Amino acid sequence: MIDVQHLHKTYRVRSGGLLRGHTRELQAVRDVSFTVQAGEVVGYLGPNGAGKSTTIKVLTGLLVPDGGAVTVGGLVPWRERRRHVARLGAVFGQRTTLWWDLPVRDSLELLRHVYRVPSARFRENLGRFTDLLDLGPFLDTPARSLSLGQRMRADLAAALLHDPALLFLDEPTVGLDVVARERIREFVGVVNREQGVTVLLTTHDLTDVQRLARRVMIIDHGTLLFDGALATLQERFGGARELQVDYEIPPADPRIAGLDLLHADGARVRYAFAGAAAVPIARVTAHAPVRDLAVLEPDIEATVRRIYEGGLLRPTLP
Ligand SMILES: Nc1ncnc2c1ncn2[C@@H]1O[C@H](COP(=O)(O)OP(=O)(O)OP(=O)(O)O)[C@@H](O)[C@H]1O
Repeated sequence: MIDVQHLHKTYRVRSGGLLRGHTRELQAVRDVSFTVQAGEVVGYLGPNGAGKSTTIKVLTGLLVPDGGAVTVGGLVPWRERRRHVARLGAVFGQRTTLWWDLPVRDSLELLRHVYRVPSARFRENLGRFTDLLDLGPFLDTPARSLSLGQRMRADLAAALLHDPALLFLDEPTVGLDVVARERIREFVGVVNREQGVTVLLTTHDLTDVQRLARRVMIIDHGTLLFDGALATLQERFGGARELQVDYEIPPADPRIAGLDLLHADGARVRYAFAGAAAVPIARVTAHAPVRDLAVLEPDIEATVRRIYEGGLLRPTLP
């Protein structure tokens, strides 16, 4: 579906101050290569200024790269823009595709004409999206009067009216409350599963990624640092899993051979372990009577933060 090989994009930035008038080059994307198969949901992560939006702009045909080869569904986005956009949907959390002063319904109707969606198909899609996203209460409200969560839902419907095979989501849950975030994630999950829509998801909210994507790509300073399964990222960089044990009575000695004692506070003791939990659980239950047990997974948020801050990943990693 998406094939990116050795993508480069450099911006020429005009300097201010003493060097006013001079231009310098800013390499926003350097030698980035990846492919995305039809039906995948891929999380595209990176700190501010990493190069995510630049990549997405190239993929949507808004920007022409300086080097590399890009095809999306067999088309070169910036060369065959019209055909390309007919097949993709995009939602940018920060701005809307809806007409500000028009009721949502009229915006969607206008988009129907732009994308030449047959009217039966339009009615069918609008009905489905109205149900799934609960658009009913604000279909007749102008976009400018919508809450952010309502606007995002209307934008999602607008992006998918013409049955695109590919959806770009840029920060789709930014600024939303927990309930609204959840609704959007559910909806994206449904269109991916039921219609096979391929999704490239840029976000700073790792719960979005955990809920929707099995695969993540991490970019920083324009270089792709990681491309693989979320689970692999956790295994390699997530640190240890923890076993939290509540013993029946505080153990005289909470240490157990083969387990890393992290913390003991009365009857509650935490151990670190690697791999599957069965063996450490057996050791703990053999050690003393246990009232309760919990396996604590490493926090993905912390893992990714460590990657950004500590440069845990090198560009040569797969
Ligand atoms: N039009 C532009 N002109 C000059 N520099 C730009 C332009 N657009 C982006 N940049 C720079 O290119 C780099 C990559 O920016 P990009 O917007 O792709 O990052 P990002 O990963 O999307 O960041 P964010 O999470 O903040 O949206 C940054 O250093 C940014 O300042």
